[in-house]
This record gives sequence, structure tokens and C-alpha cells, in this order.
Amino acid sequence: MLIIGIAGGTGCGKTTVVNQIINELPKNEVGVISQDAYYNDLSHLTLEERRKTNFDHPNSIDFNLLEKHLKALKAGESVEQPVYSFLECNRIQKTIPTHPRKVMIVEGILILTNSEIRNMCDIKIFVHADTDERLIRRLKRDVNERGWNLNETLENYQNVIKPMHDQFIEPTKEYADIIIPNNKYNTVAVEIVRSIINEKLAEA
Ligand SMILES: Nc1ncnc2c1ncn2[C@@H]1O[C@H](COP(=O)(O)OP(=O)(O)O)[C@@H](O)[C@H]1O
Ligand SMILES: O=c1ccn([C@@H]2O[C@H](COP(=O)(O)O)[C@@H](O)[C@H]2O)c(=O)[nH]1
Repeated sequence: MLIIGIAGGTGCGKTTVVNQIINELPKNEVGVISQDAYYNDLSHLTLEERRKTNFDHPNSIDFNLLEKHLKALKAGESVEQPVYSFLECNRIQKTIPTHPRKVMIVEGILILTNSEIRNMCDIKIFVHADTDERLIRRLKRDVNERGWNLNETLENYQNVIKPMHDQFIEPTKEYADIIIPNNKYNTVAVEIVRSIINEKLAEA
């Protein structure tokens, strides 16, 4: 199993790039695991308390479970991937059966901060978009889809998201084998990653 790690700051376009990569690839040969599904279980807290959590610090992720699941998939076993609700700021009861695939993509802002996960990745990719571009995308998405208002997002961006990005996420660019510039849609980079995957699929 080839594991491809895709990191990058919030709003850089990781999910979009992953969807572009897997689009046109055989569905039963490539799987995706999202780091968001592995936020710590916060069921012991109220929604109000959960909304105050720092979701941009590496400690907010249950990396042990993510590592366990990746190892199981690599060993040919299926796992139950948690499902995360951004509106609830928590995992929900449902899980998604996730089966081993020839290629598994793991994406998330913090995945390259964890040395165990990093070492499991055969290819490490960092998606880059400028800070102002990411903030604009984030604002639109938080207000339209994730249950935050404009002021909450701006305040969170200044007090948590930006400092955490500078301290933990941006430095992981150094670990990347490939950096994808994504201020604009980057079809050439997507095509290159897709051809690497196709080569791997043809091997087996
Ligand atoms: N290259 C791009 N140009 C313009 N908008 C983009 C681009 N890539 C992603 N977006 C938009 O930005 C928002 C965040 O993208 P997303 O892929 O969810 O980022 P991430 O997963 O890194 O947080 C989405 O609304 C998406 O449609
Ligand atoms: O309940 C939550 C949990 C996390 N977030 C924010 O999500 C981003 C990471 O997701 P991307 O899709 O990669 O942007 C992170 O910056 C958290 O602040 C949230 O809003 N609510």
C-alpha cells in the first residue's frame, strides 16, 4: 500500500486537491483518510466548551488511533473511520467502514507534525496558498458551512489559527517531497501526482 500524506494550512485547498487527484482514478484502488475524522473525542464537554477548543494544535488529534488505523490498513485489514461533525465540534456515533487500498491518501493540516505518521508516508505533499487567500477561503467556509460568524472566525484566526499555523504547520513544509502552489487551481501538479499513483497501480 502506497501512503500519500497531504498537508497544508487551513483553506489551502487540500480537500480540493485530493478530490481532483482521485477523480478519474479507479474508485476501489484509492482510499482517503481525513485527519479531521481523528479529532479527539470531546463528548465529555458541552458544545459551548467544545467550541473553545484549540483545534489547530497537534494535541487536538488522536494520532494514536490514526496510526493504528493506518497500520491495520497496511496489514490488509479494514477499519471503522470516525465521522466528524464541524457543527457539533465532535465525532458523531456513525463510523465509515474503510477498506485497504493500493493507494491511501491521508490529508490534514497537522499530519506531517507527527513523526510516526510522517514516517509511514511514502510521498509527502504540502499544498501552499498565500495567507490572505487562505483567510478569505476560510472566512467564506466557516460562515457558510461550519457554524461560525464573521467575528468569531476573525478572532479565532488571529488568536489561534494563525499562531498555530506559524508554529506547527508551516514548518512541516520542510518535510514535503512535493510542494503544490495552489493560489490558483493547479491542474499540472494534480496530473503529476495522478501519474505517480497510476504508475503504482500498474505495478501490482
Ligand atoms: N485553487 C483554488 N482557487 C480558488 N478556490 C479554491 C482553490 N482551492 C480550493 N478552493 C476553495 O477554498 C475553500 C477551501 O478549500 P479546501 O479544499 O476545503 O481546503 P482545505 O481542505 O485545505 O481546508 C473551498 O471553498 C474550495 O472550493
Ligand atoms: O470542530 C472544529 C474542528 C476544527 N475546525 C477547524 O478546521 C480546520 C481544519 O480543517 P481544514 O478543512 O483543513 O481547514 C482547523 O483550522 C480548525 O480550526 C473547526 O472549525 N471546527
